[in-house]
Amino acid sequence: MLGIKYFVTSRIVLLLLRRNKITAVCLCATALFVFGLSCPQTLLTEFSLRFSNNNTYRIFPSSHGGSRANYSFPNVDWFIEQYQNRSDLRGTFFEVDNVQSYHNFLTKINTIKKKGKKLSSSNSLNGTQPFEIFMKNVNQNYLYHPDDLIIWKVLRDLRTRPITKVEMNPGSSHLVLRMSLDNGGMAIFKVQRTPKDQEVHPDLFFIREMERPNAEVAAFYLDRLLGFYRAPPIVSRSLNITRDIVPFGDKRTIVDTVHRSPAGNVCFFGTCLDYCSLHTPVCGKPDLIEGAVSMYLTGASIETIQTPWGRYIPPFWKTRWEKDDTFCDTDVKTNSNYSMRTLLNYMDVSVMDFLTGNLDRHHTEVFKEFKQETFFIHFDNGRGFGKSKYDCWSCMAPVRQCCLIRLSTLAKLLKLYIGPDSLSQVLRESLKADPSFPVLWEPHLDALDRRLGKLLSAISDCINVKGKAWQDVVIDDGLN
Ligand SMILES: Nc1ncnc2c1ncn2[C@@H]1O[C@H](COP(=O)(O)OP(=O)(O)OP(=O)(O)O)[C@@H](O)[C@H]1O
Ligand SMILES: [Mn+2]
Repeated sequence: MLGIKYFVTSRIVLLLLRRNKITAVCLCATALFVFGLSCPQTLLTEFSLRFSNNNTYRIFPSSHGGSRANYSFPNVDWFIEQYQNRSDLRGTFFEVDNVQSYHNFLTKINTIKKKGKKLSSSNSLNGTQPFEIFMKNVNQNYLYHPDDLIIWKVLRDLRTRPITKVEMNPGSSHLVLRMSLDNGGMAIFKVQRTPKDQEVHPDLFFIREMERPNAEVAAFYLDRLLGFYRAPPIVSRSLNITRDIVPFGDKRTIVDTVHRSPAGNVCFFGTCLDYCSLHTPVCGKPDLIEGAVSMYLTGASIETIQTPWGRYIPPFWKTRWEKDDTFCDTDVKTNSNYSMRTLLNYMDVSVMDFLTGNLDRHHTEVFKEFKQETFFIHFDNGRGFGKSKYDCWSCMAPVRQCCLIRLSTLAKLLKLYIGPDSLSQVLRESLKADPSFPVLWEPHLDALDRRLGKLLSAISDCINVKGKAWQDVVIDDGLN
């Protein structure tokens, strides 16, 4: 027995030296099971974070019929025929069929991703920590490139690095913590205050919803699979209030609010505008809380811009865009502040918000130095995935009213609709990269397939019902 153990251990070391990590991990797992041997923890962590990503999209049965297998819309099927018959799209990467896997399709589209300028601060960034390398690579057209593997190291750091400082995030109205990590990086922590399968109460306005960090994690993977790469890296993580927060927390705003509940659990409520009181404490079990940590983007100035489709507070007062569908034509398209690129960025955000069901889109944010020639950073998705049966029609108002969509975005949506891979399948697979898989409750994944059909149906209506010209609706601005 001892000889076999020695042999297995030496094989693992050899494989590691040869950087054949996948085989090493398989062997590790077998050894663990059969002999109770232990494996290097870092290897397993990196493996669990990266393995499923590398295999994302590839393992689906190709017989599956895409999102339309469950939610088929006749007008969308007809729209697809129109799309497929367009000679200007034939032979391009945007051609869609129902045979190619979504992974291959996206990989091809990603090859034509345009490189833009880097942040001016990137020249002076010489650090070697993953978060520093990540920031150095931020590009005018995307936050990170799909082939840049540094993101997996960033995620591992966010999940495992010891915390050295905790304060309330200055820009947040909720209980959002800003933390420093022992490698000098900074992170945002949001607490999971409601169970993932708890639907938002139908009588509650969105502004009263608790933020859902699992929705932020799911939106990060949705952003990736739609080929945007505009959401900051985020990973699920548990924190121990006593060990990770109290010793490093700001005394006045955090530590002074720590107390024991009648049940004996450790709780705190922090200092912020909403839900920071003894009535709404965050309580550990007994001091462990779950949530998600995202990388704090530092070193470049971020500008916040109010979206034209913001909502009134209180939300039972309707704004003009909610009452008048000509709003985009009269107030947005005519406003010289909005370039075509900016408008298409709003459409992409609207696609995300409709798919996730997020009504809380009040601002968008950009790296200031790129002015209008850049993407919107996909921050603040914590109010999605709260109602699985309800489709937030108003969340797609930008797309519906402006009748605009970026060609690359449309192609990806159509591809997921016709399959073989469906949006829910692809997202479910991607979410395996997060340690708190399944991350999303199944009915929310099912809702994605339904909403995808509805979204495409609205785009189809722009052309086939409202009579707009194809080239005025589907815009190829060379970006994806
Ligand atoms: N990862 C990050 N990197 C840099 N800045 C961030 C990050 N996350 C959040 N911020 C900043 O903090 C602000 C508030 O964060 P967020 O919107 O997630 O919190 P919130 O409490 O949900 O805010 P709101 O009440 O406005 O919805 C963001 O608008 C952004 O400017
Ligand atoms: Mn928010």
